[in-house]
Amino acid sequence: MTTPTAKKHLLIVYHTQSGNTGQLAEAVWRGASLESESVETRLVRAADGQLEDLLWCDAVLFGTPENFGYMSGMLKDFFDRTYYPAEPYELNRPYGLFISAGNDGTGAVRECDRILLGYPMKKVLEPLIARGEITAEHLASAEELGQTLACGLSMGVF
Ligand SMILES: Cc1cc2nc3c(=O)[nH]c(=O)nc-3n(C[C@H](O)[C@H](O)[C@H](O)COP(=O)(O)O)c2cc1C
Repeated sequence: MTTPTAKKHLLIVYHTQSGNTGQLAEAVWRGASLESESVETRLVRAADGQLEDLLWCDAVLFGTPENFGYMSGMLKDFFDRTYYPAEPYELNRPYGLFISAGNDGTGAVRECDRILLGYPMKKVLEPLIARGEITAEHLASAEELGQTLACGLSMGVF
């Protein structure tokens, strides 16, 4: 008789104002859910996210639009609320990013990375930057991002 192994936990934290990052987040969730036998995935709006979500997860994907060359205010608010409360736990979780941007996205990536380094968390995947209207290709890349992190988690790669 084999003992069932406990599922790993993948958290997706995102904000969307006009829906584009939301489309990516749902695609990331769909991709991660392909590994649902071994990984449980939670999709959480940044405004609702809590320290408990970070403590629950084994890995995390953050999604945000780029606003004024930065992450959205709501994702920043999530970081503001959880950064110091998380400090004693030395989270060290693997993470990835997905960004929706008009024409850039690099500022949001850079500034998220700066903050996440301090939690501390470790970046394990290249960020997905979807520029302009969300396309089928962006959605396919987002699904792949979710599945890759979930798969790596279940195989113990990260
Ligand atoms: C206030 C505001 C500021 C923005 N600043 C940038 C920016 O600095 N760089 C960029 O590439 N796009 C910028 N955009 C475009 C958004 O990143 C883009 O429309 C994105 O798809 C919105 O995502 P959402 O639908 O998830 O809210 C900005 C949009 C708004 C509303």
